[in-house]
Amino acid sequence: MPRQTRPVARRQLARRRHSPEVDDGLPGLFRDHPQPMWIYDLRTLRFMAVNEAARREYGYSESEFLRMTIRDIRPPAEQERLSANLSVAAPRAFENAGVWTHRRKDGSLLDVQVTSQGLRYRGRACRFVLVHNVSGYLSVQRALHQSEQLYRSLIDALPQQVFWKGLDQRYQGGNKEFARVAGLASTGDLVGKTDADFPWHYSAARIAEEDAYIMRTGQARLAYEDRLLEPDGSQRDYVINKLPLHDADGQIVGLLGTIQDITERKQAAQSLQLQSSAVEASVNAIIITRVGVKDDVVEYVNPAFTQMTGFAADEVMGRDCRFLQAGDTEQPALADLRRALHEERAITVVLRNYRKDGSLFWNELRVAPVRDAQGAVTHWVGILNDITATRRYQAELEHQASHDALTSLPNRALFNDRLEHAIAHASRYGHKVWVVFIDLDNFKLVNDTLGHGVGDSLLQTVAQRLSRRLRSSDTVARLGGDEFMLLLLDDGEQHPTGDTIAALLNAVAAPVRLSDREFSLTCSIGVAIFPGDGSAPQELLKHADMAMYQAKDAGRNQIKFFSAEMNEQVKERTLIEHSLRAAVVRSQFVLHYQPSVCLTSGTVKGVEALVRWNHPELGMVPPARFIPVAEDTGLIVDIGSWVLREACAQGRRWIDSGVGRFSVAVNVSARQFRRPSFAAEVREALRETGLPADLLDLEITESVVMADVQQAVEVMAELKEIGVRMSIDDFGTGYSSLSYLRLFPLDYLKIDQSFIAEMGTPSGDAMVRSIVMLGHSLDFGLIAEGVETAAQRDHLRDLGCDQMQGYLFSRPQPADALEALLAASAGR
Ligand SMILES: Nc1nc2c(ncn2[C@@H]2O[C@@H]3COP(=O)(O)O[C@H]4[C@@H](O)[C@H](n5cnc6c(=O)[nH]c(N)nc65)O[C@@H]4COP(=O)(O)O[C@H]3[C@H]2O)c(=O)[nH]1
Repeated sequence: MPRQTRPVARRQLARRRHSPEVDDGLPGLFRDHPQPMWIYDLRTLRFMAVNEAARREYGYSESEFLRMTIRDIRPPAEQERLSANLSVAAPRAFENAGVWTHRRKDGSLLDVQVTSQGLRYRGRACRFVLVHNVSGYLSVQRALHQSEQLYRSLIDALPQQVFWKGLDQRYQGGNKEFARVAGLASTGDLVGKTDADFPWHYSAARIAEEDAYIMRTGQARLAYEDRLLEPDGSQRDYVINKLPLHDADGQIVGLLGTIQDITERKQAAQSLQLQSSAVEASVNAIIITRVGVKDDVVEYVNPAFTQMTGFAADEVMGRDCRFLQAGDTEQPALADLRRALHEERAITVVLRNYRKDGSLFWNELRVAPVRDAQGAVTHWVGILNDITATRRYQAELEHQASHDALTSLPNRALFNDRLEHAIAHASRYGHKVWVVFIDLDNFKLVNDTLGHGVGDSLLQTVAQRLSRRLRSSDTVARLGGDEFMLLLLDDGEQHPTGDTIAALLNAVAAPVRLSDREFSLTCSIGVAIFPGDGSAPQELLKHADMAMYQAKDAGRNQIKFFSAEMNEQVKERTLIEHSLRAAVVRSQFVLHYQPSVCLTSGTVKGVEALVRWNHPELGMVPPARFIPVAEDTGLIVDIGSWVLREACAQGRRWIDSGVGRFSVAVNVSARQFRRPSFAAEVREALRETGLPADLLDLEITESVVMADVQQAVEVMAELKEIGVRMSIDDFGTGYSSLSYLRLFPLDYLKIDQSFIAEMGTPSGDAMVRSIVMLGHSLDFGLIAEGVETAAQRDHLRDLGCDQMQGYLFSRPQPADALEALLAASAGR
């Protein structure tokens, strides 16, 4: 019904209240009224009249209506209420009967507002009913209610705080979260409160000012951040939206606000920011890959990665990490890595990786998975550590621990290790192992006379020569000093032979050119073979060592294979070693004397004292067998002192007994010569024995004086002052420097017997000639040693040599055995 028609209908009805008797002919107003109307009999409840609007609304024709009662347009649920209403309603009164549910002919229901008035119609007590269809209005009401509930729940369900306040700054409502933060039990308690009533009351004035501005200007403030102090003193961060509220006329009536606590989010963002800055600034190279369908692709690399690998971030983005392997995919660690990736677990591996320039680096890579909330791996984080330098250093350390610094050959420890393995392997398969001991001959001389620089170069040359001649399965080691050790496998495929060892000997002996000088070096080689010569490593080493000493004793520059007899000789050396000390105390030494004769006159000029050891078991032991042992043990100092005094005493006895004045030559060992008290000792021996100083001749070997020229010059000056004579023994075997030789106050050079033995050959003769010429040019007398033949004697005389010593004239003999010869010579 149009709005304006309702008051009209009511006014007409009101008028009828005062004239309740209605004619049969119902007015047009009833018939044409747009709202459904009817009259029913109060007794029978039958419809007496219905208008057109009622027929349209309910779907019945007039005649159908007139056959029905008002119960027929009510659903069963309303019947009881109807009965109750009929029983109490005053028959004539006007009544606003409220809202009822009616039923149309088609069964559909409609809500109607019923207004009725009692009247008499056609002489019967009836009731006039006007209905107003309110179905639409009610459903709107219901929907409104529902939507209000919905909004309420929605607002309450929001994690944000929501509130609204009026122009007076008082809160008119808010959601549960807001009430909770405000410290209230329910949202209803918010109404009428101001900010001054809440925990943030200290900010109330500021908030009021802000809110007043928004409500005054109508300008919303959206998404701004604010930091508020909490009652416990902590600070929390919020994102706030505030917008003005308008009424239907567009007037501002208040303010709606939402507040979101972003403290955690902000902290998370901050810590994320911090973490990513840390990753960015990290000195460790970091790479992050995203798990892809086929490959894991690079999503991030930090600057340290670029620095380490040379790859810029944009060059690697979206690529698989494999580019770091550059095709070097046969690495055992890669299999471990793949397995860990497959099993989605962290792992640390060391890989060979390659920089952009192709250079290799050792990468200690730590890879760990990153999982999402559901636990699925979405990314991998890799931390790269370039351990190339560390590895190199480690390798160097390992190499240093097992190798000789000078030659880079394996050292004794590594050699022993390999020997042990080789023996274990050989004993299992019935193979042989050759242990070869190589010692350079007279190397000490090289070192002492030419200096350690030359010595080192020679050792390096020997190391290279030996290494070159070996197979890869063999080992050559340097045990220190001038000793080399070889391990040759004899395993059925390769057979070392005597020729193999001879080739080594020759390789060492080949001339070496060093700073424009040519050197010839020889070596002595001893060989022991597993299992025949010993089954334990130490035993084999000992036997190879023994064999090598045999080679030395046999004149050097040769090879000796270990034999059981060698053990006997070694036993003898051990015996010598042990009984030498007692020999000094027990006076088991005697001196033999060998005369040296003037080559022109044939008269004896002097004698050389040569020590002999009268061993109770071994008999007369020649010096070659015990002097080296005495040198090694230091006993040579005591022996030498005894020899010096005894020789001086003998020289004096010959004078005193009238045999004659003969100079007595005494061999001085290196150890004796280097003692600071040596000159004093000589002086004392002369004083004690009374031998005139000029009758004592001290023989010092070439190597001893050249080893420390400065010291030699000083000691010799002291000795010269005493008045003794001095000779260089074994001249020609060492490496004398002529410029140094002239510094020494020498009397004689003694030509080594090896040169005399070579005489008769052009080179032998040339050598002796040049030594004689050299000696004379320096004003030294020359004495030839080991002259055994008349030819040698004659030739030496022809060359201008001064004296000779040797079996030709006399073997070394005890003093008394020599007396007659000396006396005869003195008497000539
Ligand atoms: N084949 C051959 N040999 C000859 C001939 N004439 C002499 N000899 C030997 O040649 C050696 C000469 O002594 P040396 O060169 O000083 O060499 C000496 C010397 O270096 C050392 N020596 C001997 N006595 C002493 C000593 O009292 N003190 C020290 N420090 N060394 C000594 O022992 C070395 C060997 O002494 P010896 O066995 O007595 O050997 C002596 C001597 O017997 C010859 O015609 N033919």
